[in-house]
Amino acid sequence: MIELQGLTKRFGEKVAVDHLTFTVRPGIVTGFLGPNGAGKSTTMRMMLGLDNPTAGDVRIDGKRYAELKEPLKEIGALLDAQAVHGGRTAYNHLLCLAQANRIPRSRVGEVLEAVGLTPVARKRPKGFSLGMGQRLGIAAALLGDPRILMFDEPVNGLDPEGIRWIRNLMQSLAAQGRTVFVSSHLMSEMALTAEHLVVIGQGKLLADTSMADFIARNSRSFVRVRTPEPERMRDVLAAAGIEARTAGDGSFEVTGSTAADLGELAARERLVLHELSPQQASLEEAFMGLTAQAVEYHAREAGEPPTPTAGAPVEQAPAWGEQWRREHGPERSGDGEGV
Ligand SMILES: Nc1ncnc2c1ncn2[C@@H]1O[C@H](COP(=O)(O)OP(=O)(O)OP(=O)(O)O)[C@@H](O)[C@H]1O
Repeated sequence: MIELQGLTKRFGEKVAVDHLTFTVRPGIVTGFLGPNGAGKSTTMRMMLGLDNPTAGDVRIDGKRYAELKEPLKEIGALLDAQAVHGGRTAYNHLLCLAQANRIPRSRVGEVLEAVGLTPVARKRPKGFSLGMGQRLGIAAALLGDPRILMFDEPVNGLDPEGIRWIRNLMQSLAAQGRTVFVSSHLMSEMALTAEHLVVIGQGKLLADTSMADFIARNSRSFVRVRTPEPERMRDVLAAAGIEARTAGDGSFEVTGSTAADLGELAARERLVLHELSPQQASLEEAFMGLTAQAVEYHAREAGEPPTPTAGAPVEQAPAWGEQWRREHGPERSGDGEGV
């Protein structure tokens, strides 16, 4: 279990992580989601004792990272898959790690086998593809057989086969009762991998909820209605007090009414329908809506950021998901915690 309490990190004026409080539980994959620059890597670095928090606290199974006697046996992490010593063979890279952490040599062969790198064990990682590098990083994370595993953007740049492999691996590690915490900026991938979701935007907690609950709350369902008589359709819906909006292709997206009710209404009004189909907007679409404001944020990040002067408030572009946050507050579920 990983517990964060008011975790905060400032880099000068920049608040990278802003009072994060949440718990990552064992037995499930927990997704850590947010756009680029949201503070995911900084949070993970603090979890691993690589950065000191400005305020707040992280506990790994009740202890601070620095208090862990044999950290690799308690928490394994893939932070930067490229950070491997290119000169040593894959086997020797893992052997050095094992010897430095009092892990038996036999474990090296086991983890190489587990990630499918046995055939290239005697090769140097500098010649490895991105996917092979990721696998080697994962082998290192697994080396101490830890109860807690953390992966920062593990599928970045991988092909569909590599992505599927990592997804299956995470789910099987969680099924063994381990705590699995994985970051991504891709909602679609998280939806397939994670059972629980922690979402942050500009360092702040936006959601801490089960994936099922998140989907139920955020994917809009509606009925698509297409008719050759759109003007009449609009009048009929308005007269019945039914909410509808016109889609780009001329069809109507009707919320708050079932396809059956709409079909009967159209029949009573002798309206010809060319389509009557229930729809569920995907999670990715829900996130596109949330991230619409982040585009502005990113554009400015990439362009010319305002230079904050000491003490002078800076007019900030709305944070990623800020609108949603204002409307809903941080989402929590499961243990009934409120914020
Ligand atoms: N060492 C540092 N010094 C100054 N600012 C930093 C430092 N590390 C991170 N930041 C800033 O803190 C914010 C959060 O960065 P972080 O890398 O944690 O985000 P992220 O969610 O992991 O994004 P990405 O997916 O792009 O890695 C960013 O604005 C980043 O520029």
